[in-house]
Amino acid sequence: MSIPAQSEGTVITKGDAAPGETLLKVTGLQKHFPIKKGLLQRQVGAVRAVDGIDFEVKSGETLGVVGESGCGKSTMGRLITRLLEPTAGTVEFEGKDITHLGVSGMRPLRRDVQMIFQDPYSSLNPRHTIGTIVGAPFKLQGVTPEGGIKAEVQRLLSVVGLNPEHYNRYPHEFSGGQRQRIGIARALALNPKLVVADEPVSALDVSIQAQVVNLLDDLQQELGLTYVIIAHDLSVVRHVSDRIAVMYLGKIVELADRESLYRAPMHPYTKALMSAVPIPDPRRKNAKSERILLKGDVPSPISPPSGCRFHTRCWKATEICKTTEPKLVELKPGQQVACHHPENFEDQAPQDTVLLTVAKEAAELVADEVLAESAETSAAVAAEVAELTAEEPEEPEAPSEEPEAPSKEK
Ligand SMILES: Nc1ncnc2c1ncn2[C@@H]1O[C@H](COP(=O)(O)OP(=O)(O)OP(=O)(O)O)[C@@H](O)[C@H]1O
Repeated sequence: MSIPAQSEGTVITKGDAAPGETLLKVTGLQKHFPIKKGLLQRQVGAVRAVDGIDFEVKSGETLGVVGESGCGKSTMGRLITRLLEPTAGTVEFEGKDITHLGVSGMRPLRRDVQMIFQDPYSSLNPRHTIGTIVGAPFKLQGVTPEGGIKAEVQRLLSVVGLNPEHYNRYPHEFSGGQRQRIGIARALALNPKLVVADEPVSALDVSIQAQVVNLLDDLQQELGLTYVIIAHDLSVVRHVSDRIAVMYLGKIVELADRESLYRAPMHPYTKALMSAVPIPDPRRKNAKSERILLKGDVPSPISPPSGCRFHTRCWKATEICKTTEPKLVELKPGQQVACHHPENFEDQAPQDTVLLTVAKEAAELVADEVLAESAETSAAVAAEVAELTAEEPEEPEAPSEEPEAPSKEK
C-alpha cells in the first residue's frame, strides 16, 4: 500500500529517535484503584490492576500485550499514555520522566503519543462529521497544517484507505472496519511517535480484523511508527509484534521476542494462552486435543493469590509457587519469565517437587499430550544441564602450570 505524503512544510515534525533506541521505558509501574465504602468513603481496599511492571518499547517496534480480561492491559495502556495517574513507578518517554507531568507539561506529549480504542462505535462522536472528528486533534493542539485542516484530513482519510470525499459524512454511515479506520486516521493526525492500540480489532468481524491489522502494519512500515498493541489473545498480535508481553493479574509473567515465545514459551500461562489459539497449520491438525483449558476465571485483583499469582490455576504449582513470588528474569537471551518451574528451561526450584492439590486438579484440564511434551522437554533440558555441569569441573584443570607448548609460528 502506498501512503500519500504529508503536505510539504507541515508544521508537525516527526521525532528523531533512531530505530532500536528506547522510546518508552516503564519501571515498577503500579495502578491501584481504591475501593471506598460508607458515608465517609473510607478506603477499604484496592483493585491492584497493574502491580509493578517493567518494560521498554524500542523505536520502530511493535510490542504486543496479551492476557485474559481483567489482567490490567487497558489500565497499563492508559498509564503509558498518561490518561491515568500511576500509583507508583515511572514512565519515561524519550528519556524524559513524564510520570507526573501536569496538563501543560503533557500538551507536547499528547502529539507524540496517541491511543486507538477498542470500540469504533462508541469512540466516535455520532453528531460530528468525519472531517470534524479527524481534524479535532489539530484544533486541540492549535496546529494548522500547510494547506489547511481540510486538505490534511482528506489526505489522512486516503492514508487509511477511506474515500476523502466522505469528509462530510457521519460515523453511522460507515461500517465497523471503516469506523476503526477513522479512529486510526484521527490517531495519526498529529504524526505521533507512539501509538497505543487497545484491542483495536476485537469489536470487528473476523473477516475485517485482518484488514485493519494489515493497515496498522503498512502504516508502521511507511511512517516508522512504534506500537503497543493490546489484545486478549495471541491471534491478533502474533503476526505484527516484534516482542510480546504476557500479563496475568497485573504482572508481566513473560516478555520475549515473538520467535522465542512461539517456538518455546516458558511460562505455563503463555503455553495455555497459545494452546487456545487455533493454528492453521496442517502439521498441527490435531491441535484441538492439545488444548489447555484454564480452570475458572482470573482471581480477583483485590486480593491476588500469594507467591506466583498463577499458582491457583497452574498444573506445575508446588509449595514455593504458593509462598514465593518469582521474579521476571532473563533466562534466555531476549526471553524473560517469572516462573519457578518454567517450560522449555531448567527448573528454577528443582528441590520443590511435590505438586499442590490445585495443580493436580489443574492438570486434569491439560491434555495428556501437553503434559507428556512438557515432561519430555524438561527431561531434555535437565539432561543438557547435567551434561554441562559434568563438563564444568574439567575447566579449571585446563590451564596447567607447565609452560605452553611452543606455537607453530615460533
Ligand atoms: N476506574 C476503575 N476503577 C476501579 N477498578 C478498575 C477501574 N478500571 C479498571 N479497573 C479494574 O482493574 C482491573 C484491570 O482492568 P483492565 O480493564 O485494565 O483489564 P483488561 O486486561 O484490559 O481487561 P479487558 O480486556 O476486560 O478490558 C479489573 O479488575 C477492572 O475491574
